[in-house]
Order: sequence, then structure tokens, then C-alpha cells
Amino acid sequence: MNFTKQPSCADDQDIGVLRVEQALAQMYAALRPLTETEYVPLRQALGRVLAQVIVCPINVPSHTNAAMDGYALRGADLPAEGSVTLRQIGVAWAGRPFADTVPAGQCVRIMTGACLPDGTDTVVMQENVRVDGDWIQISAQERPGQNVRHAGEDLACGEPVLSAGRLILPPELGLLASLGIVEVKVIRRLRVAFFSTGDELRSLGEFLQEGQIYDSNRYTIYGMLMRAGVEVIDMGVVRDDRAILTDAVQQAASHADVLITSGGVSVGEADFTKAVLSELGNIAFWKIAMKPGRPLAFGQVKNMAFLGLPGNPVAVMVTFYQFVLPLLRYLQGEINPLITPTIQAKSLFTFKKKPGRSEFPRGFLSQDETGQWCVEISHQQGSGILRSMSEGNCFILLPETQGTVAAGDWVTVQPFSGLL
Ligand SMILES: Nc1nc2c(c(=O)[nH]1)N[C@H]1C(S)=C(S)[C@@H](COP(=O)(O)OP(=O)(O)OC[C@H]3O[C@@H](n4cnc5c(N)ncnc54)[C@H](O)[C@@H]3O)O[C@H]1N2
Ligand code: MOO
Repeated sequence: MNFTKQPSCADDQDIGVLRVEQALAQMYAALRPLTETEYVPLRQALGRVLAQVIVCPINVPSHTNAAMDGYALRGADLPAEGSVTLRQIGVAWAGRPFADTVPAGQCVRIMTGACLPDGTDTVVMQENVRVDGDWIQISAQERPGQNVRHAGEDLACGEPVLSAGRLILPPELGLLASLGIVEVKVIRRLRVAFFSTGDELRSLGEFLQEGQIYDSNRYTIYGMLMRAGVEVIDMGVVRDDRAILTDAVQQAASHADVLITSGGVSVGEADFTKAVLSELGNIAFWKIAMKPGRPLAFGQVKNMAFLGLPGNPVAVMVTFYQFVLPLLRYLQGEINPLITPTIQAKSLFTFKKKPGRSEFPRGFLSQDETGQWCVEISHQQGSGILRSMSEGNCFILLPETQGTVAAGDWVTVQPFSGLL
């Protein structure tokens, strides 16, 4: 009998296991971003990656205008001390300019956003004046040139404003709209196929026999891919059968840029995924010094990238956010790095850990009565306990070098939520 020790997730040190950063670097080095492009109407560009430089075709704002409701006048008419009284000769509305030139000693009632009339260069807020019929009294506190927004101060005609590779988010949609741009050139959407493996899995609507479970990973993965803005190809559940699996991978390779699978990457008898992938293409690595998510396989079949996520439901989510999401964004041609803000928080828990691998326990981040960020760990940390993701609101990032965490220690947390 052979009692040779098999590599196991329980090991803290394991030769041949890649550190998280090394694994990410290998993925980036092996793959090239998409270059194919298409034109889409502006609203459909949300979440897409720009494939052209945007040069401003107009000034924004297009005309010099008032930043406040009040009175437009010549700065030279403002008093050095005491006050001055100017005669109001008309009104400038937003979208309905005052047509004449304003002479010295006179002023025009102006609304926010209205063009500054010829002759004027300053706006005094209406709260700061005294009105007596057509006579407007202004005191010495005002400054020439104030409360004016200059033509092109936001975006100047001819200026490059967005570079190729920018992810289009709500601010960019608004910015492009402010330039009157109706259609933009974007990188085509990444096509991501996914399937679950495992004979114990049943799809929704099917009856569970003993030992069977519903395929939840395909739903979690669907959700995460939809939020990532890619085109999804759901290939269902693939049985633990070498021929069926081979066929599914070949099908994916003829349609998709990326294939994501869950399950079948560990060392069990029915874990065929690695073997099939090695036969059809190559597996660059399949072990990472992290928990959960240690058996994560990465490779390529023809031009398709392959990510074999572990079957455990939490391991699927951890590996997706730590590896798959940054990789998808890179493949979509996004040049800005994925910034996932982290917060330093006081630990309200103790957690046993040996240095040697990165761990991603789930936690609940909150502020105490003094405003201090604190984090409590979810009680059940098993990588099959999906509730820890649903009830938690952050990952607690424990790097490779980190040992046991004591209550009161500072830890880095990565909130699940983002703004844009
Ligand atoms: N001897 C060892 N056994 C295991 C090791 C190890 O190092 N040595 N690693 C463990 C770790 S860590 C993980 S993670 C799993 C990964 O294994 P697989 O990727 O081969 O996944 P499966 O064995 O197919 O499933 C694991 C677990 O997850 C459930 N599962 C699978 N797919 C789904 C799905 N689509 N929806 C919901 N749940 C799913 C499955 O029923 C199992 O309970 O291996 C450990 N074993
Ligand atoms: O590390 Mo496994 O990936 O516990 O779930």
C-alpha cells in the first residue's frame, strides 16, 4: 500500500503551490486582451470599454454663463468700499440670452446657466443685493469675475478627454452626452461560457434524490458574470464523464473567449477537469496558496482561457473576485487597474492561522460609536457555507505572511460593495 502524502488543502506549506500574486501575474502574461471593436449607441456603452480616443468636438460649457442666480455686471463697476447702485436693464434666462451689450453703470438680472451678456464679466448673487424697483444696490464685498463659468472650462474643444481602454461608467456616459456624442466605438463584449461539473448536481425544477444537491454555483457565477458586463453562455451541468466533458470544452472553445467551470479540479477520483484540459490544451497551474480556493486551475485551449474554479460555493466566489474579475477586465481591454478599496479595521475576533497562504474569511464591517471601523468574522467559515457571503459584507484579507489574528489587531478588509 502506498501511503505517500497527497497534497491537501489542509497543508499550510506545499511545494509547487503559487502565491496569489504569482498566479495573477502568470495569467496576465499568458493572455492578450481583445482588440475587436463595434459601434454602439451611447446608453449601450455603459459597462463597456472604450476603443477610441474621445477628442472634444465642442466646448463644455459651450458659452460663458452664470453660476448663480443674481445680477450680471461689469467687474469694474464694483465699489472698492461702501456700495454702488446699478440700473437693471433686462433679464438673461438659461436658454434665452439677453441680446444687447450691458454698458457701464448698468446690470442684467441673470439665472444660473444663462449666457453672460456682452459687456459683463461678473455675477453677484441675488441674496447679496438690495433691490429697489430697477435699482440694484451692491456692497463692497464682491470680487470682479466671480460666479462665472467660462466656456470650455469643463471640456475644451479639441482636447482629448477619454483614452481608449477606459471603462464607461455613469460619469463617462454623462460626459459623452455633454459632448453630443451619440455613438461610441467599444471593444466587443467578452464571451464567457460556464458550466458546473458533478454527478450530484441537479438543475432547478428537478427532484432531489438522496445525496443530490441543487447546482447553486451556476447561479452565483451567472450573477457575477452579468455584473461584470460580459456576454454569458450558460452550458448547464456537465456530468463527470471524460467524453462528455471533452465535448463540452471543445464546444466552448469554438464559441467563447473564456471558459469557467466549477468543480472537478481537486484530487478526487471523478475530478476529470484537469485531465481533459491538459489533453485539449494546457494547464498552467492548478494550486494556489490560498483558502478557500486552493485548487484553482488555469490554462488555455486554443485561444480560449480556461478557469477551473473549485466546486465549493464560497471558493467559487472568492476565486472569482480575486482572480476571474480582474482577468475579465484585463481581457476586455480595460487599461485602468481594478481598484478595490480596502479599509483598516479593528478585529473583534480571534482567528487561528499559520503563515504560508493567503486567507479570505468573510466578515461583517461596521463602525463603533466613535466612528472606528471594526470587523467581526462570520461564525461559519467552511467553504461550503454560502451564507457567510450573503450575511457578511466584506472579505478579511489575511496575507500569506500573516499569523494568528488576535482581537484588537488591525486587519485589512475589502468591502463587497462599490460605488460606481
Ligand atoms: N483530498 C483532498 N480533498 C480535497 C482537497 C484536497 O486538497 N485534498 N481540496 C478540497 C477543497 S479546498 C476544495 S475547494 C474541493 C474542490 O474540489 P472540486 O473542485 O473537485 O469540487 P467537487 O469535489 O466537485 O465539489 C466540492 C464541493 O462543492 C460542491 N459543489 C460542487 N459543484 C457545485 C455546484 N455547482 N453547486 C453547489 N455545490 C457544488 C460539491 O457537492 C462538494 O460538496 O475539494 C476538497 N477536497
Ligand atoms: O479551499 Mo477549498 O477551495 O476550501 O474551498
